[in-house]
Amino acid sequence: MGRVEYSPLFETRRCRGRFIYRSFAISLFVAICFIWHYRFSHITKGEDGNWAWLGMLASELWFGFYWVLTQALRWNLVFRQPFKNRLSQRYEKKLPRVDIFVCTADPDIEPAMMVINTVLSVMAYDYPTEKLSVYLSDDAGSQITFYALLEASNFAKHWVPFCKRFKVEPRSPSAYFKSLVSSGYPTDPSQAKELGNIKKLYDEMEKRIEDATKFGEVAKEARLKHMGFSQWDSYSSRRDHDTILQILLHKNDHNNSKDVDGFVLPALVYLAREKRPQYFHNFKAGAMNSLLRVSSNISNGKIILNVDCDMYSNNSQSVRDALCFFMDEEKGQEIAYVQFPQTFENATKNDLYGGSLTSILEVEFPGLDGYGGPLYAGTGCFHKRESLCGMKFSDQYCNDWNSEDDQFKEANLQELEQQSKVLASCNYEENTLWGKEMGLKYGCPVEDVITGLSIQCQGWKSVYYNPPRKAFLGLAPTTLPQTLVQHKRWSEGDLQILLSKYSPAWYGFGRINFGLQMGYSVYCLWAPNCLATLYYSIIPSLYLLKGIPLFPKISSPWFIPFAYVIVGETTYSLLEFFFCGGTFQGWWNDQRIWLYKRTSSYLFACIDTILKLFGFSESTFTITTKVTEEDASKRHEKEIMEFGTSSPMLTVLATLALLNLFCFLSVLKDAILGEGDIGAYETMGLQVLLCGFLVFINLPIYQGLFLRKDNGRLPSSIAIKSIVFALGVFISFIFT
Ligand SMILES: O=c1ccn([C@@H]2O[C@H](COP(=O)(O)OP(=O)(O)O[C@H]3O[C@H](CO)[C@@H](O)[C@H](O)[C@H]3O)[C@@H](O)[C@H]2O)c(=O)[nH]1
Ligand SMILES: [Mn+2]
Repeated sequence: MGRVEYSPLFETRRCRGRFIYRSFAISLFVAICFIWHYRFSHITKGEDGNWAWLGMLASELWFGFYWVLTQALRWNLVFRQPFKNRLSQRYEKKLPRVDIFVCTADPDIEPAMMVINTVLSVMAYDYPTEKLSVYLSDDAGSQITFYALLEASNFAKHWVPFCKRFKVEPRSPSAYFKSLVSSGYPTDPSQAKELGNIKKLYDEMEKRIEDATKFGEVAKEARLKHMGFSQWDSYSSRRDHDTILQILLHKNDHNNSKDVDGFVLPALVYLAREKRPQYFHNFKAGAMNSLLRVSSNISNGKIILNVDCDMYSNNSQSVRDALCFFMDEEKGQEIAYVQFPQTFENATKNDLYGGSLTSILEVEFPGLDGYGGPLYAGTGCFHKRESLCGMKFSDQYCNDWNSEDDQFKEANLQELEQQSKVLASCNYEENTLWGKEMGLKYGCPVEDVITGLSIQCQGWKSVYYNPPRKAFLGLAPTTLPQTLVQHKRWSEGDLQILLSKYSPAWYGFGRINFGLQMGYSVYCLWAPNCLATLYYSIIPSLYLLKGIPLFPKISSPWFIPFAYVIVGETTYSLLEFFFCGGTFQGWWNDQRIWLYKRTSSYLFACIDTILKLFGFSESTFTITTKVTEEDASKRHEKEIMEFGTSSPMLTVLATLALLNLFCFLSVLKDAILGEGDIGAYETMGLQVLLCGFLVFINLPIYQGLFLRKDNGRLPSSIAIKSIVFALGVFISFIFT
């Protein structure tokens, strides 16, 4: 076959406006150098507060250094465009098998209905069904989740053909029904009729599942109908049970594999890997590795898609989009994974908790993509099985999509289940390379990032694709404490990567592009940011009380670089935010959450990392809850900040907020009473501004402490503690 002309399956475009951005960045760097110079040259001159000056120097050195690192994420953005038509023209008959992994771990905070909606959405991909297999890993080993999946396997017989016949979008039933309310009901009479039937089936199924959830167990009749339930006979708790594995749908099961139109459905498998108290289960990484082995025995798809249980597919074309990258004849060889953005359906307009991760997803990931590819973000990511299982990339490597012999043609399902169970047992991994060189890496709370990094260090590339119609939609945390806990896990995990064998700083050296090393370091150094930020949000305000200036006077030429950096960065971040579709209020909220993460999540992440280094603390994985109570959910819609629980992180935030309030009020008092000379404000302009900014941005905390009556306010225990701490610091500082 002579190739007339190679037409690629995807295209890569570089971002326009690079020149403008780069010029701006360079000018900002010059200003930063001036600031450094100012600090160095003035440090010995100040008499009072010399130590404070040293701290300012250290903080500004850190901020400047960190800012330089972040430039790697903005220097060279690229955007990808796949061509699905070419894919189907060339490969429609030869498309590879795709295995889809959905992970769930706790039915109380990850409701079964949500889980099966995700499962149904991925079963209904626009893709040859005999080539799709969907696996649900249930780390809770919950009978109710199993029951829900069983129900879903029956519902799928109606749902999948319905989606395909009417090209429905999105293909999560619950999201689809919800979307009808705003986008309008179908006008086509046959669709409307079928919709009525389907909605009825769905509601009945939902009722049965909700009932089971309410009673905490599955009704006896239902249990007797399916022998799969007998696997729970030996179950003692979610931390102590045998492997439970059930193939619910499979083309070899001739009685039960077809939809109502007579077409084969995707394979569907339930897996709860074995758990024993004496074996550490390694959280999601452990679950994923069991899935990798079990699926290799059942379907062995060359491509693997991994989603969290809340991340349903919102775009039925995503598998094809991803394959355009993998199957491109020239550039597809070296691509190990294709990451889609993690987008969230529950973000409110002004995104109070910055949960949309806007600048990360819209700017920074395309930036990483320019240097070898984005991080693996744990969900919404397609992998080549080979690279995920630890294979190194070499120039000899060649994609081979043809060799998919049908090794499973004759398989007897019961035998297949029995053989596969062994692969998910606790001791299977003993003395193997699983978790080290094979599969997802163990020992890190961000198993995804460290795994992606090690794949890139093996010579592979990755790709970021952000389609116009979002590929996946999930749930972002809806309260401040949840947000802070999630970011603590992330920043702690990322810092551990920096200190681990796979550190982007040294292990990555020579293995990945320098820009990518810098990019990874930005995330790995999230946590240490707490020090400089805490310093900046405490010391200048306290020194304001004493009348000791830490910044140049407004009339001094040294004021110019400070002003340039402040105005330049603020304007830039505002523009970037608008450009990504954000609102002004959203930007302001983003600044606040930026501050809160740095002064609480990151602080505790640093402390925990240090404790762990000395063996005082164990790694944990606090699962983000995906349910919101009703009145909290109302406040969420109104964008009222939800504090609710008492936690040390909130105490820190409240203390800082109050301390700044005291400083600001005392300065204000002096100004009004005319005490202290007015000239002082000229010398202290920047300090007053900083303190005022901190007070202004903390308004929701003062409301939560003193003005609100609802359940989402700051608990009074925190109010008392933070007042005591803040007053203590304030008074002791005045009198020393
Ligand atoms: O022991 C566990 C713990 C968690 N999970 C699953 O892992 C997923 C992610 O957990 P979640 O609590 O939602 O954490 P997030 O912070 O939202 O997750 C992000 O960050 C994690 C790493 O910290 C990644 O694993 C996730 O894929 C990524 O979406 C969920 O589906 C869980 O069911 C397990 O399967 N087993
Ligand atoms: Mn999540």
